[in-house]
Amino acid sequence: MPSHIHDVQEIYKIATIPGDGIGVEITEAAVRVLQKLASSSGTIHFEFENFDWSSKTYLKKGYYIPPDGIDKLKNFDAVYFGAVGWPNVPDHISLWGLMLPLRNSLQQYVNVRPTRILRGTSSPLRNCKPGDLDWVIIRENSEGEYSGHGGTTHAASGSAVATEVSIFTQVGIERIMRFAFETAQKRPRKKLTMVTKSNAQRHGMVLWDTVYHEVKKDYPDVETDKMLVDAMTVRMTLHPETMDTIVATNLHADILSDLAAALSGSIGIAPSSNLDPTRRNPSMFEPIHGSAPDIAGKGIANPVGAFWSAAEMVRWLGQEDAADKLMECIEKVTESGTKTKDLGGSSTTEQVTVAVCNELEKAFRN
Ligand SMILES: NC(=O)C1=CN([C@@H]2O[C@H](COP(=O)(O)OP(=O)(O)OC[C@H]3O[C@@H](n4cnc5c(N)ncnc54)[C@H](O)[C@@H]3O)[C@@H](O)[C@H]2O)C=CC1
Ligand SMILES: CC(=O)C(=O)O
Ligand SMILES: [K+]
Ligand SMILES: [Mn+2]
Repeated sequence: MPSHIHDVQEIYKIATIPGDGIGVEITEAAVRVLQKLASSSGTIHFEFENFDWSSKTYLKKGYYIPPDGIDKLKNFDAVYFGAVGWPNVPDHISLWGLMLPLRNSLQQYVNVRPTRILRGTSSPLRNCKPGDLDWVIIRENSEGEYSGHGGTTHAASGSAVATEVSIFTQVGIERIMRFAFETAQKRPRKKLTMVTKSNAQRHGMVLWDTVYHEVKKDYPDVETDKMLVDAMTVRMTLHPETMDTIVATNLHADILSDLAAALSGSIGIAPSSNLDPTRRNPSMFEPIHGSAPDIAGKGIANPVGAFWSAAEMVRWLGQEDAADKLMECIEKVTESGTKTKDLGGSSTTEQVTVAVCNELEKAFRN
């Protein structure tokens, strides 16, 4: 046993599910960065176990998650996810075969999606300076438009009927709302923007508004405002500096977080945390992007969103200082110009990964 193992204070068991396309490339990069973080710190140790649940295995076996898969994951401290989806499997089969069952069965009802303009990068918005865009989107992650309720009938008649039923529950709305208020409260600006579409959608979205007004009373120190989702896209684009924490439904926040990532530079940088805030189940960390078949296999995927997700995982595991150091190393690298094509650079996934690993070695030496 190497002598430094004796100094290890915390051991974390991490399940990795790389999935498909660039999910595999960025997960491999994130694991290397996490290993380097651990070895450089000397006080953290990760035990990784890889789960080969992907569209490739689905086509061979007929399932993404094996029957005992979820139970196995429950033995881990956290799950690190890449992305799922490949052109040879319909997207609704892959998402409902892997991604959504994981979030649902592990009770990960919160999805946290921060975005800001990293050092050495810029917003496509002409007048947007780095500090002007610093948001955290709190996405409802268990119900709403992605509840999976609905069906198709009369498909063979030429007059098919399909329903996609959104489910909104008071319990589901209240727990996401409280999480959002608490997130806003912990941030310096203490500001929350609540997004719905309660003009056109008069039941579920109106319930969101009602619960928001009730929960708000418990957080008098948080400044609030309320937007309809269509107008929200305009405000995000024209007045990014007027927002801080944002809470929205599963679908709305899915869309707004891709927009937020693009406005802060690239979808390739944005992280997400699928949290079970009760900590009864492991939480799951993944960049917000998908498997990007258009660039998969080329070695050019931006791994920054994957590294930032890894930092959020480390933070969730209680290692604040290590998480801060990892974020600082990521920004040292973007600042140095070692960036992939989506950020206007010419570096490969490998070059960015090596650069972050080198910064990590330096960060813990001082
Ligand atoms: N959580 C998940 O596993 C998700 C899975 N998907 C799945 O991914 C597949 C592709 O979906 P798309 O709609 O194309 O979304 P996508 O996020 O995979 O790609 C959208 C665009 O952004 C680019 N891009 C994404 N990540 C990048 C990175 N790290 N570096 C540089 N460029 C990057 C892609 O090349 C593409 O042009 C589909 O099967 C979809 O269902 C999509 C979103 C999330
Ligand atoms: C499925 C998807 O696009 C997301 O979770 O962001
Ligand atoms: K992903
Ligand atoms: Mn998405």
